[in-house]
Amino acid sequence: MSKESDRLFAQPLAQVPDFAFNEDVVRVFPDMIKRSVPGYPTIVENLGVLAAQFAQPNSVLYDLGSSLGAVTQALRRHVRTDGCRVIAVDNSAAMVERCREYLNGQDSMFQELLPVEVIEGDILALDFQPASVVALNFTLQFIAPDQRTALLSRIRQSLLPGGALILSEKLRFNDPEEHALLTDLHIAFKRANGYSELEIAQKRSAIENVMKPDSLEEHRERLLAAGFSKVVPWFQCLNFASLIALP
Ligand SMILES: C[S@@+](CC[C@H](N)C(=O)[O-])C[C@H]1O[C@@H](n2cnc3c(N)ncnc32)[C@H](O)[C@@H]1O
Ligand SMILES: O=C(O)C(=O)C[C@]1(C(=O)O)C=C[C@@H](O)C=C1
Repeated sequence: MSKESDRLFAQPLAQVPDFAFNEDVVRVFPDMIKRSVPGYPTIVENLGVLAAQFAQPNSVLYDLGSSLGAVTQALRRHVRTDGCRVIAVDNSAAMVERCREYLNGQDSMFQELLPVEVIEGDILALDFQPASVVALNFTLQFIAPDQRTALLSRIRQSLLPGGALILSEKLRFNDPEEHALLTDLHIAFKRANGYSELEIAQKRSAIENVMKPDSLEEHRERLLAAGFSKVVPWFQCLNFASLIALP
């Protein structure tokens, strides 16, 4: 993985452009996400552990919004179920290109890994195959809010009995005090990871038009409306959480 550190917002910008998953972001992404999302390494590794419990023989495991394939690699480290294969999908050409390189690296280091296919495409236009595990790891928050229920319904319809959707997201909170406290603590987390006040402010302004977090209650209601039967939060660190949704 790239060791380049994230300095993308370190210099004052006359106008902060909307955040995009372009080549500049790809170069620093492993560092950016680790220093920005509290609990990210724990979520990714344990997503593999959870997936191994839900994987069904001869089924697909989807990594939707796969970026550089961190979740795909965790699935391949942990899932041993016969006949499973991983399909990773991302609509950023720069991410997909680098993801394929990293997965080739994983293939050269380990034997008997699950087969993987990396697709450059829009997850909203994906023709889902019968799946036992679907991971949306910090991806749904970048999907237009009015498209989210339809996407989750199609995921629900593709899920096999015994399977699961694992959904990780940044959260907002309906209680203003809770929202303010966890937002401040998230800023403290970023500061402790070496980001300056300028970097934090410029990143927030880059991201506010493109990333729209929901509350835990909104996630639960939407998942139930999409046909899931049970929603179980399994991880929260500050304003970032991960949920298991059962078909
Ligand atoms: C925060 S990143 C996901 C991080 C990644 N899952 C991980 O755990 O390292 C969000 C990703 O979703 C992708 N994305 C956003 N909208 C998408 C869409 N409609 N179809 C496919 N990928 C999308 C972006 O290109 C980006 O790579
Ligand atoms: O809230 C933030 O500042 C974030 O950086 C969060 C977040 C995410 O949740 O995906 C947003 C964009 C980057 O890809 C990495 C992390």
